[in-house]
Amino acid sequence: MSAVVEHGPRRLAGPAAPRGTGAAPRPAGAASPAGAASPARTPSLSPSPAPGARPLVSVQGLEVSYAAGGPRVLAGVDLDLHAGEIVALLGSSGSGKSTLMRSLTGFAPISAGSVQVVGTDMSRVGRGQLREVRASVGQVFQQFNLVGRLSVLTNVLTGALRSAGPVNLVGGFSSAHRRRALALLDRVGIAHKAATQARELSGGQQQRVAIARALMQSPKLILADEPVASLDPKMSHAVLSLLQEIAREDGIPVLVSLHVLPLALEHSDRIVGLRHGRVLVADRTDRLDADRLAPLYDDRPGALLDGAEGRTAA
Ligand SMILES: Nc1ncnc2c1ncn2[C@@H]1O[C@H](COP(=O)(O)OP(=O)(O)OP(=O)(O)O)[C@@H](O)[C@H]1O
Repeated sequence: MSAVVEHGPRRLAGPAAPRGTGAAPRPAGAASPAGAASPARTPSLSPSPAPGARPLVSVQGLEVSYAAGGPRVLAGVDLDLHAGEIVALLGSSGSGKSTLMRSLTGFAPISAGSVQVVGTDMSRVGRGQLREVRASVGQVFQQFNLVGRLSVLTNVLTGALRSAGPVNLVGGFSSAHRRRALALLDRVGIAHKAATQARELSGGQQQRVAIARALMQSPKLILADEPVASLDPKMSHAVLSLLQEIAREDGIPVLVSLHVLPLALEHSDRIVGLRHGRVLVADRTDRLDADRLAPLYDDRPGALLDGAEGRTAA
């Protein structure tokens, strides 16, 4: 684990843009500015979206039942995601976090309500459009989902498959793809592991490879479903700092589900809390604390109703 800390993401060491200045987003995968060599830090949070700014993701009144006539797993969920922000999705197990994420890529059935993802209405999407939406969404998972016997570089290159179409995994990528993949590995701090088999990496390193692979897609949105659930606290902070940095610097909205409140409070711009498939809390992170989030995990009968009085739109 210490190796990962030693080779932490270079961008984390750069000077932070003051909150609210809106540092200009740069294209995903662009090389880092030189001269970043101070200790790791938490990037400053993104400014709040400008009033009236059009969200890249807009979910309104979403209801999901996995089976016709079955229970509603999501029951009237609203969620907006804007360029450059990282939003933490909280809620106890079974509250519907993964289902909400799946609805953004067409993997959960939309029973009612509206889901717009980068300009596409997911309730009317055709097969071709669905492929396009999925190609524009970078995904990061708890178990990293790397191919262990392939090199780190090849794993990152597979991120280009969606945009490049089918290619031969051995020697099938262009040199431009390879340069870009290496630049991304450099950005996430593990270019020195490019030739190593993915299975030889620590969990934190593997998650960085998964993030580089997601960036290889040139995503318009990143979904991270419990990306730090398998990592120790230090690694969790490092990975979330990296996602924060990507949101702020590349202008890519990041939706990240988490189970650890302090991580959400430290690394997100906004928090949306689900309970039994409803939004119970939705606010800017700097207005929230553990007390306000406690009802998300309160199993008292009626706790949902207590909290619902204060429900706000996400
Ligand atoms: N494919 C499916 N078919 C039927 N029910 C499902 C399916 N996927 C999830 N569910 C149900 O939907 C509910 C919400 O599950 P979901 O995985 O979205 O919750 P979660 O908040 O992500 O939980 P966790 O934190 O444990 O990952 C649960 O009751 C679950 O059993």
